[in-house]
Amino acid sequence: MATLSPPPQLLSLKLPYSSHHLPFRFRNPNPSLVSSIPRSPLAIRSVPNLLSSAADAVPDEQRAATLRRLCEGLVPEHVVEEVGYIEPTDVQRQALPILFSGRDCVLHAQTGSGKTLTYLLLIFSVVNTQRSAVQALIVVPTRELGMQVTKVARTLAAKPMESDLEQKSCSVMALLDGGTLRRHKSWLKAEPPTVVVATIGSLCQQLDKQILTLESMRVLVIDEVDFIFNSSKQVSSLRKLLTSYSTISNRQTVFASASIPQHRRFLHECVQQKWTKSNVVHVHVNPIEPMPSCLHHNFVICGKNKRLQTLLSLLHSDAPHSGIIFVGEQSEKSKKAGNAPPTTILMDFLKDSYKGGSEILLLEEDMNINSRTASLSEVRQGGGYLLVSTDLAARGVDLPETTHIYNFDLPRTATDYLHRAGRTGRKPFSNEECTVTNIITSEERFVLQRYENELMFNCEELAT
Ligand SMILES: Nc1ncnc2c1ncn2[C@@H]1O[C@H](COP(=O)(O)OP(=O)(O)OP(=O)(O)O)[C@@H](O)[C@H]1O
Repeated sequence: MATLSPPPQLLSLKLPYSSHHLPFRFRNPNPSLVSSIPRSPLAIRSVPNLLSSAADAVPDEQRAATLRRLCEGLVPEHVVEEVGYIEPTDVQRQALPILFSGRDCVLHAQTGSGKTLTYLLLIFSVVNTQRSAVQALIVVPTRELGMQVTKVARTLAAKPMESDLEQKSCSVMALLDGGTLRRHKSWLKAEPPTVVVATIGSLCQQLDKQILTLESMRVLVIDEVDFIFNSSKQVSSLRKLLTSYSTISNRQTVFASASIPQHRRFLHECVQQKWTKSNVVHVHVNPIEPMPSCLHHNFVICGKNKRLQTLLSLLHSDAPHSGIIFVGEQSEKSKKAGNAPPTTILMDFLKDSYKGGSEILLLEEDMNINSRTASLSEVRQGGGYLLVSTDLAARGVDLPETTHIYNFDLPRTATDYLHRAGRTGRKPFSNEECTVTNIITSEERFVLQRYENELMFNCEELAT
C-alpha cells in the first residue's frame, strides 16, 4: 500500500528550536487536522473509510506535516525537542490528531512503525506534572518491553538544564515482574510518579493493596494487547483492570499491536464492555500489507538432525552483524525426560563452532532477572551480536540494528511469525534490506506456506 510519507530523509536530528515552554495541558488539536473526524459515536465498520477520508481531506501541506507541527501547542516543547525525528510515520500522522482530540484508539500498525512514540506523545500532552498523582498507565506483557518503554519515556521526559525549573518534570516508574515491589510501594506512597509502566501481575498486586489507585488516571495504554488477551496467565487480570478503569471519568484508552486478530470483534467488545468509549477509532495502517516490505523471507529445507549444521552454514554465508535466532520453548515432555533445553544445546554448539566476530547472548524466561537484563543491555551497547532467544524477545523489543532473523524452530502461529520477523526492519524510513530465514523440514513447508498466505508475503527457497 502506498504510504503518505515523502521520500526518506535524515533521521534523529535534534530540531534547532529554542526550548521555551508551551502549556502542558492545552488540549485543542490543530482543528484543520481533525475537523473531518466526527465526534458522534461511530459505526465501527466505517472507521477505516472514515480515516482515509479524513486523510484525503487534509491539504497537501498538512499531509506533509512534521512531527513538531502535529504536536504544536499540545506536547511540551522540551519533549518535542527530545523526540529528534522530523517526519512522522504513517501511524503517527494518522493517529496523533485523533488521540489529541481525546478519542480512544486502537493503534493497529506494522511492527517497527513507531506506535510507542505515538502513545507516549499523547501521554505527554495530557499529564499535568504539577499534580502529584499517577495519571498515565502503560501495560506491557514482558519485563523486557517494560524496561524499553520506560527508557524511551524517561528520555523524552528529561528536561534540559536551562528549562523552567519551576515546572516539575514527568517521573516514570517501571512496575515490572521481577522488580523490588517494596521499593515501589514506598515510592508510590511518598511521591506518586506521573506515569507508570507495568506488567499486569505487578500492577494488580499494587492495585489490590490500594497502594496504587486508578482515580486520577487520564490515559491507559495496553501495548501488545492481543498477546495479553491471549495469555492465560494475564487475561483475567487485564479484564479486571479494564473493568475498573471503565468507571473513571475523563479517561482515554489506547490499545496497540501489530496484530489484532478479528479486530472488528475486538472493537465491538471494547464498546460493549465499556473498555472504550463508543466512538473509539481503529487506526489500521497498511491493512493489506501486515509485514514490513523491507523484509526478505527465505527458507532452507533440511532434516531435523541437520538443523544445527544448516544454521552454522547460514551464519557463515550471511555473516550477520546483528541477528536474532529464535528457538521454540522446551516441551513439558522433554523437560520431564531430563533433556537439556534447546536454547542450551544451541548456545553450546554456537560457542564451540561459530567463528564469526559477533558476541553470542541468550535471552529466555528461565534465566534469572539480572541475567535477562544483562543480555539485553549488552545487545543494546552496539557492536555485533547474535541473540539466541525464545519468543520472549518477539514482542515489542526494539533492537534497530538487527538485520537478520533466523527461525531455528518455526513459530507456532502466523501471528508469532509476524512478531518474530518484525524484530528486524525497525528503521521507519530506511531502505536497508533485512532478512528472515526459516530452517524447516520438508513436512513444515506447508505450515510456512500457510503463514505466507495469511500474512501476504513470499518466502524463497535457498539452495543448500
Ligand atoms: N517518526 C519517526 N522517524 C524515525 N524513526 C522513528 C519514528 N518514530 C519512531 N521511530 C523509531 O522506530 C523504531 C520502532 O518504533 P517502535 O518500537 O515504537 O515500533 P512499534 O510500532 O511499537 O513496533 P512493535 O509492533 O514491534 O512493538 C524505534 O527505534 C523508534 O525510535
